[in-house]
Amino acid sequence: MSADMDFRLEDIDDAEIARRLSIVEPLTDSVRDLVDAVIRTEVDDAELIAARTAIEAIVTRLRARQKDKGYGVAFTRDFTGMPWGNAATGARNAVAPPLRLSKVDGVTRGDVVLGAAYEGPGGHVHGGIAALLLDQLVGETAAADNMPSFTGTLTVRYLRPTPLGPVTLTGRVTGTEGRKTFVHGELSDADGVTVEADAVMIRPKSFPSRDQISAAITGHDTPTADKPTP
Ligand SMILES: CCCCCCCCCC(=O)SCCNC(=O)CCNC(=O)[C@H](O)C(C)(C)COP(=O)(O)OP(=O)(O)OC[C@H]1O[C@@H](n2cnc3c(N)ncnc32)[C@H](O)[C@@H]1OP(=O)(O)O
Repeated sequence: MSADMDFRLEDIDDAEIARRLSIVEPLTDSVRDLVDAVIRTEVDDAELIAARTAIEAIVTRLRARQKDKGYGVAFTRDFTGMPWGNAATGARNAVAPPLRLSKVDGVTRGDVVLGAAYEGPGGHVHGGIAALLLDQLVGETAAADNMPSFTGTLTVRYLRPTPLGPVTLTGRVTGTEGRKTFVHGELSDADGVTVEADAVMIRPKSFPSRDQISAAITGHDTPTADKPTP
């Protein structure tokens, strides 16, 4: 399962993480804004063609140096993870709304605004987007000590359509059994729950321990993870 997972060391401190985020998050926000603008603009065809030319020039500049595949998950030496390509939360991923979750007293919670880019039924949130956000929610709820569990089964019930706009996610662990953690998650609008999910999260038996990942990213050992690329 984990043999080809991308763990790599970024040997940086919190100040450098903050500096990088201060550059990249506004860029990602601008791209999100671009996506929203392309969906909602009513300018004429000539303006659309001019915009495409300008955007293609930016893409060429960004591709001057780039990674071969996805962003992967980088860790600092003290094990701060930087999943900046993540589809739900990634600081570099304009597809991500982005969702920001925090855990307080055993409850994982996050607020996010879902705009035009997340539409399914007219004016309402796409069911796949709701499932994406709930999957991330149950994943972070089940995670302990920065060590992930993988979603084994995610059962999603759509109770009523979710209007585009602000939503809240809440998740809590409902039980554990060996390597399995059971999680209940809810997505709500101002009037209450619109989508709920129950998940069986599993810590894979082949997943490296935190010590093994630390050893892998600092170059002392590569037990089951890829060799790091500092
Ligand atoms: C701080 C970090 C935060 C990160 C948040 C990230 C959130 C994102 C969450 C995701 O989207 S994860 C990506 C989507 N999920 C996957 O890609 C998982 C793909 N499947 C697998 O990797 C493996 O099938 C899995 C890890 C789920 C299970 O493999 P194992 O080899 O560890 O399972 P095994 O066969 O040993 O079974 C262990 C137990 O789990 C049960 N089980 C196995 N697969 C299951 C399944 N799919 N659903 C429910 N239960 C399952 C199995 O019956 C058994 O129960 P018992 O112990 O009671 O006998």
